[in-house]
Amino acid sequence: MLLTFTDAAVDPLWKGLNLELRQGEFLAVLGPNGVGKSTLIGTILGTRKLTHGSVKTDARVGYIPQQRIFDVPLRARDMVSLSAAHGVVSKRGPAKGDVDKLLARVGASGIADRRVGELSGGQQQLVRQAQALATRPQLLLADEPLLSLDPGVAQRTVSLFGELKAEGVGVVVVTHDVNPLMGLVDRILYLAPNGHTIGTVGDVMQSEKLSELYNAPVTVARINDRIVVV
Ligand SMILES: Nc1ncnc2c1ncn2[C@@H]1O[C@H](COP(=O)(O)OP(=O)(O)OP(=O)(O)O)[C@@H](O)[C@H]1O
Repeated sequence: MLLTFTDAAVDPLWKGLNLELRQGEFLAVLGPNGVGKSTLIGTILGTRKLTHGSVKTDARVGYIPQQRIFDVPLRARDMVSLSAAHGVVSKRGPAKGDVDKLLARVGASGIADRRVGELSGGQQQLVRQAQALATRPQLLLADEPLLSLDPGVAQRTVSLFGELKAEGVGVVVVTHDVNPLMGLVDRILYLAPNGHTIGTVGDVMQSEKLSELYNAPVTVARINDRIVVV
């Protein structure tokens, strides 16, 4: 298993979480603001402590954090180069060609030599994608990775996730909109005020199920293949 939560809790946000993620599995983490989705990612990264249970991973982890403005004087290629060097035993830095390949893979070749602080929010997000890939992750964690991306770049990002999944990378994506990712999602973890549930899209995205989790009437509507929760 790439990742295992056993009876895990972060009090008072969520508890009793049991979850195993396999190679190539794609998990979407959904739920309302403040329910503890980013916290869940933090417990995998080790930046947040569980108050009960355990989380285990032996995988190399790549992380695309929730968007925050970068205000650094480094060039995009320097940021990616630093990430690629991180955790590498050899003292030799990453080859320039490797960094170029990473930037090309996320569609950021054109901004390689621009200073990150001067890039747009969406362009900075591409740098974060390249940084996450620089560790050659076996497990990719992404917190709202499609936010502020235009439709073309968002589509490209979804395709990139699909390629990684096909390569056997396990992917955990926190999102408020599962629709763009629907073709990739194997399971949903839905965190809600009154508990959580894990299952396929069909299992989880049901009015009755979510009403139970919110302890209030919730309607799941399907409009032109899009799922809308109201
Ligand atoms: N380092 C921290 N220590 C203690 N509490 C925190 C910490 N970081 C966040 N919180 C709190 O934990 C709760 C859950 O935050 P989290 O960011 O995990 O929610 P989320 O589900 O990702 O929300 P959103 O959808 O708004 O991004 C919030 O009330 C937040 O204030």
